[in-house]
Amino acid sequence: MSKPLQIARLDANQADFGSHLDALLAWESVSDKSVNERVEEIIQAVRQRGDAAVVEYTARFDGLSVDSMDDLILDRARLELALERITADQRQALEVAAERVRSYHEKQRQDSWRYTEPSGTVLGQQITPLDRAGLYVPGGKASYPSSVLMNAVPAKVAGVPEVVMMVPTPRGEINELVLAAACLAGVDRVFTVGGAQAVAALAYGTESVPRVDKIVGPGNIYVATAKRAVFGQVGIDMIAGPSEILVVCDGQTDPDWIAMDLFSQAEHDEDAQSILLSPDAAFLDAVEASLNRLLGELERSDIVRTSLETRGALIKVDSLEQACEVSNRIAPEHLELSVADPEALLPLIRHAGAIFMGRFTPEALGDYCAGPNHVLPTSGTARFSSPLGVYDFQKRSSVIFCSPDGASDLARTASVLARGESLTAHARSAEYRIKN
Ligand SMILES: NC(=O)c1ccc[n+]([C@@H]2O[C@H](COP(=O)([O-])OP(=O)(O)OC[C@H]3O[C@@H](n4cnc5c(N)ncnc54)[C@H](O)[C@@H]3O)[C@@H](O)[C@H]2O)c1
Ligand SMILES: N[C@H](CO)Cc1c[nH]c[nH+]1
Ligand SMILES: [Zn+2]
Repeated sequence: MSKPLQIARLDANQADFGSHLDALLAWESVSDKSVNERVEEIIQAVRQRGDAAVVEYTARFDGLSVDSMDDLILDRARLELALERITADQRQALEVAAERVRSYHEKQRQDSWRYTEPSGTVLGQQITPLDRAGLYVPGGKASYPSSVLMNAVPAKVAGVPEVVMMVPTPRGEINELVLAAACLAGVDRVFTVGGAQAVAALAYGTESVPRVDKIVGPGNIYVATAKRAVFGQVGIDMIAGPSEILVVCDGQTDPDWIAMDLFSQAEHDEDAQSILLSPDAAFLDAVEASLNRLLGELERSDIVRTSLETRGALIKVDSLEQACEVSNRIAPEHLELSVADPEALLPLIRHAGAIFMGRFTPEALGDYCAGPNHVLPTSGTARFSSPLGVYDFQKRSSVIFCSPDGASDLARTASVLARGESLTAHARSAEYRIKN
């Protein structure tokens, strides 16, 4: 029998709960100076030496023996081949998931609008898609065909004409499902490049990689740090780092189900976070027993153990309302309300990337095929960020048309304000349009 799992047991009413929670939430490597320095060095090298640097870092970090960028480019024909190579079941699952993700995201599409004032002045907003989007699909420790769909489908729904995807293939192992998903979702070009070098290439462009307008998608600490560093040169969606799950349970769900829900995010990464809050202490014991009994059945039990022992916790609360308060403080990427009446708790939730309602809505269904996006804000950034969506691939331009009467009216107001700012040219430009 393997050694018992050392998962933190906390009580939200203990005096030192706040400091324990802060320690648990700190994603230490985020502020790790050596990561920042390494990423900065990679970005500068890619800016200065383009393809050569991308090839060099890919060989070093992904263990590939590649001579030139040609070895790292996959065109549409290769993506179509992948679609032929996967099994019929896999193709059907991808198609079902892609269709559900597409239908959900269609609802997010914003349309241009305008209105006309009595003077004949027209005001409005014109929506345009990005010209070119760069998708980062993680591939270091696991492959994510589902993340291809979650990134590419909203881009296509938004009408982005060119979608470029980066995905690492450690040791040269290509996942055909990833390429098949890219084919189905309409990705134009794939580069088998990952990490900070992929982000830098998309941000600045190289001889082979076209410079994009925005980079979206999740990734590890190197990817997240690089996205932060290139923001401004290009747009980014958010910082989507290691996965997180927070479960609020009334103690009435099968403990094995909850244990597996916690495992489901812990198995992504040693840095992933899984937290359970319940007012029922005996239930927390039961879940801990389930975690210990089921851990050995997982393929990635080593990663899961590290994740749960460093960033996991089972927390006793006084009530479900207190659980919601603690959850808001954490602002988790995924929140499961595994309770009899999730609707009653929903109004209490202010910060969460995605909210899974009731015992029959495990986060795993959202990861693959429910429809909403699984690229979500992590590390507490759900306080100010939202799920990846069609809106991330659309821009808004204001549209203003002044009729002669409308201009004359507006100019009187503008002139007063411009003179108050001592901006004479502004004032006179407006005043020329005043009717005598
Ligand atoms: N939020 C989401 O929607 C979502 C979805 C899927 C995965 N994830 C998360 O994405 C992350 C994926 O991480 P991953 O590592 O598997 O894949 P990744 O693609 O993010 O990172 C792999 C790359 O990291 C770089 N790298 C690795 N070690 C390095 C080093 N020492 N120095 C410099 N660069 C180095 C390499 O270039 C490699 O190609 C996980 O944390 C997972 O939880 C999040
Ligand atoms: N849970 C991840 C997002 O945080 C997404 C994912 C992909 N595959 C499985 N899970
Ligand atoms: Zn997941």
